[in-house]
Amino acid sequence: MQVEAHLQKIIDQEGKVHLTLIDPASQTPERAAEIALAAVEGGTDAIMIGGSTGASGTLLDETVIKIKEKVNVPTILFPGSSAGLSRYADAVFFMSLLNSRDIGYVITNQVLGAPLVYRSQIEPISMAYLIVEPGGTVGWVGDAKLIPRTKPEIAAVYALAGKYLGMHYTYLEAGSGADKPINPEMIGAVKQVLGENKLIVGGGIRDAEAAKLCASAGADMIVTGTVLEEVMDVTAKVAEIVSAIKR
Ligand SMILES: CC(C)=CCC/C(C)=C/CC/C(C)=C/CC/C(C)=C/COP(=O)(O)OP(=O)(O)O
Ligand SMILES: O=P(O)(O)OC[C@@H](O)CO
Ligand SMILES: [Mg+2]
Repeated sequence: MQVEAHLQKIIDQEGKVHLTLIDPASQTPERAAEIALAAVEGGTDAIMIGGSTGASGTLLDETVIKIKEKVNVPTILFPGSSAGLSRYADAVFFMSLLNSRDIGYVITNQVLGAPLVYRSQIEPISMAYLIVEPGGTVGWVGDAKLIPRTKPEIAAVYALAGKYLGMHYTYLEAGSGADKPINPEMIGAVKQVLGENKLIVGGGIRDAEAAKLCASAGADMIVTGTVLEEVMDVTAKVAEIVSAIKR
């Protein structure tokens, strides 16, 4: 419970958590570690490591190792399949894509990955993963029956089912690089049924204003990925978003 407890403590003390997503397929392990360090200097709370394509094997292991050499915030795997696990990470979002049509993303990858988690020190954090329109690459790869942007009630009943199945976290995903983030009405409806359970929101959040909208609507944690691959000054971008969400 170390990483989960750590994130809870940050929520208790600072209101919200900021997560930086690094895709091992987007740059070298050395560059990934530089981005992670810059993000930590900007105030990010943990580094998520994963991608929907190609984040596995030596490249994944090396990326986790280099990041851990540079920063001391938790590293959390965000696996696209059982191949997205690395024994070097601190934790894993042990997630089920509840709105997938493909049983592989609902349970089979988790079954195949479970023994590695059991044999390692990786802390599993149970999570309901829900993909909303437009869904991006992950929506396609995960064969998601995309939740319509304008149907908060559908997202809420999925979240409720995840909570009743015992999942501690719910992740509302608009897709990496989405043109707009999940809308506040949906975030509010989901957080209302979740109560104390934690809500992560990501996809298309690129500035302070968008992050603040999501956080104020009820997101406990905000994820940024793509925008940090694009900007020159990662520290400044993270600091902008972090200062907009923390109290
Ligand atoms: C828990 C275990 C062992 C496996 C879970 C397997 C599941 C449910 C995967 C869900 C679907 C999926 C393909 C997720 C990938 C993770 C993800 C959303 C990465 C997004 O990373 P980016 O790199 O920003 O996106 P792109 O890959 O689209 O660029
Ligand atoms: O890359 P962005 O758009 O920040 O999205 C982050 C994350 O929600 C993707 O899985
Ligand atoms: Mg990517």
